[in-house]
Amino acid sequence: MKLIDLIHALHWYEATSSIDEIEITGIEMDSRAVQPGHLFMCIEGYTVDGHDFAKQAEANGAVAIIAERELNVSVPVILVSDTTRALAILADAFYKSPTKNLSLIGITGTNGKTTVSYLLEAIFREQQVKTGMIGTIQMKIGENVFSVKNTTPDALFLQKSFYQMVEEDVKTTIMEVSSHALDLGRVYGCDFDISIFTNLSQDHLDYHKNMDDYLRAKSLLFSMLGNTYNRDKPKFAILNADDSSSKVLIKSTAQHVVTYGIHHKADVIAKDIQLDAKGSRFTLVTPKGNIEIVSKLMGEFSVYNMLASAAAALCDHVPLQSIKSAFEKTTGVRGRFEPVDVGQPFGVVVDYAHTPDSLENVLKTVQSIAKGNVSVVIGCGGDRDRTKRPKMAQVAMRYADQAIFTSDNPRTEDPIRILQDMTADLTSDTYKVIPDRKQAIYDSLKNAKKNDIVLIAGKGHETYQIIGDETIEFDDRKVTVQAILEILNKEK
Ligand SMILES: CC(=O)N[C@H]1[C@@H](OP(=O)(O)OP(=O)(O)OC[C@H]2O[C@@H](n3ccc(=O)[nH]c3=O)[C@H](O)[C@@H]2O)O[C@H](CO)[C@@H](O)[C@@H]1O[C@H](C)C(=O)N[C@@H](C)C(=O)N[C@H](CCC(=O)O)C(=O)O
Ligand SMILES: Nc1ncnc2c1ncn2[C@@H]1O[C@H](COP(=O)(O)OP(=O)(O)OP(=O)(O)O)[C@@H](O)[C@H]1O
Ligand SMILES: N[C@H](CCC[C@H](N)C(=O)O)C(=O)O
Ligand SMILES: [Mg+2]
Repeated sequence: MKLIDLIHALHWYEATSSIDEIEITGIEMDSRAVQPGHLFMCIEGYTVDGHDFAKQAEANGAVAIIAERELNVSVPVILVSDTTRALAILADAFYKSPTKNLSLIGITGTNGKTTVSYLLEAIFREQQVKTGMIGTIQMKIGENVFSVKNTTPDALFLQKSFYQMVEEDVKTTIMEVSSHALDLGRVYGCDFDISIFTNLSQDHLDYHKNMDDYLRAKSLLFSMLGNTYNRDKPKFAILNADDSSSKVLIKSTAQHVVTYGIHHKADVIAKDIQLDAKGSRFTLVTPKGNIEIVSKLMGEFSVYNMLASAAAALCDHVPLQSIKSAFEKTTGVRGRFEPVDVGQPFGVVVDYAHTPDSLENVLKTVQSIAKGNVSVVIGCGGDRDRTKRPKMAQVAMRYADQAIFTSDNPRTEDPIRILQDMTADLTSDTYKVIPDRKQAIYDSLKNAKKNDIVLIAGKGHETYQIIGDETIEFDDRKVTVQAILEILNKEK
């Protein structure tokens, strides 16, 4: 491709020398991966500055470089004001604006994004629609699975993946859109057809300055709706009527807003909800009619996730019966309220709750079904929002009979300091602190009695623990099974 033809996608740029004759074979943002013929984009990151690797990119064969400042290289440099946004625009143009040819559903919100994406995948499976998925657990193209580093990957990876999806005849792509991604322009230029908001509660205040800034980032998914391609196609904003942040989001879009909720007036609602240890039952009330839902998913929060998915699917003209079938077949998402049962006389649930609100929802649900005591094993991740730590510990103390505080992914922080942050505001000392996660899990299971439920929270589907710069194998579910078997064997 001729660079000059690609570069027109940028509204403003300044080339330090002529680029008329330059052919490019690809775009790259990592100097180590540059190959002859590539266009290298210098991104100022949080760890290092990509501009410092321009020479390496040139040595590896870059034929031109896009940067925010002049560089000492011999290939042409194209100056732009923001290389991150320029990357998103150029990646979209290079891969032929793939999202134009996909029905693209974006999900944002503090909790429930992954769950809603899996519910939607199940709904489209009922319709025999080939789907693509991008989110926390993995990327999927049809049934093929790929690993991802971020919940919402960078623009280059994203556009390349969308291109592959179009090539493989995917019709609908369902993706989680994190607040970081919105703020860092990773989805800039994506043509969303349906944008879903789950809820907003405290998380990521290490990155966003405050809750208003966090909400502002979320609102970008709604303000960009209908502002890219396919302007004539109807677009939908799906908002949670029971979450006050929706009042701000509704002002961010001029597109069709569809609301869902339980406690406030909404377009799609759940009536006559019954929640128990088998799951949830409710009447799904929609503008297209009502239908009874029986689901294995537990807790009111799961009803919200089903409502959000149903509202989005209805906008895509999915019949109610397919939505019902999908909800009834779904047994749950990996690591989300996942039971571990190897015949022990007590219940064990592994869950990904890593915010005060999600922990509260999950603990309330566990409490409502437990016939005995509830205990919880919980830690907080390092290099993440410090202010959520004492709140999570307080929630654990409020809803569980026994709380064991342990490590999650300490990353580069001292695990003991994280635990001190967690316990700082506690007035009672009935909790235990066991920094080693394996020991904490063993301790909780060893002390569990018949009919008790042990909640092991924070890491869900994760199969690793990040300690310092090292990533070691660690899977709450495997550790739990091993511990229960050892405990049961000892008792024999
Ligand atoms: C804060 C943040 O979002 N950081 C992201 C960022 O990394 P960074 O800023 O540290 O990048 P960097 O290492 O400084 O590199 C800067 C540039 O230099 C280039 N470079 C670097 C080295 C070299 O030798 N040559 C070279 O060219 C890099 O390729 C890059 O273009 O760019 C990387 C590549 O896209 C991301 O993987 C990385 O996410 C890190 C891993 C991360 O932990 N992000 C979290 C906070 C995050 O984004 N989370 C949200 C979800 C949260 C949720 O749902 O709860 C997510 O969407 O995942
Ligand atoms: N609608 C909801 N409201 C509150 N809590 C929820 C909701 N749905 C799920 N949860 C809780 O949040 C946890 C994470 O759920 P899920 O993975 O679906 O959210 P997510 O938004 O994708 O999270 P992440 O930001 O880490 O990707 C679950 O394990 C559960 O404890
Ligand atoms: N996407 C979230 C996941 C947190 C999961 C928890 N196990 C932790 O490491 O804090 C984050 O990166 O903040
Ligand atoms: Mg997720």
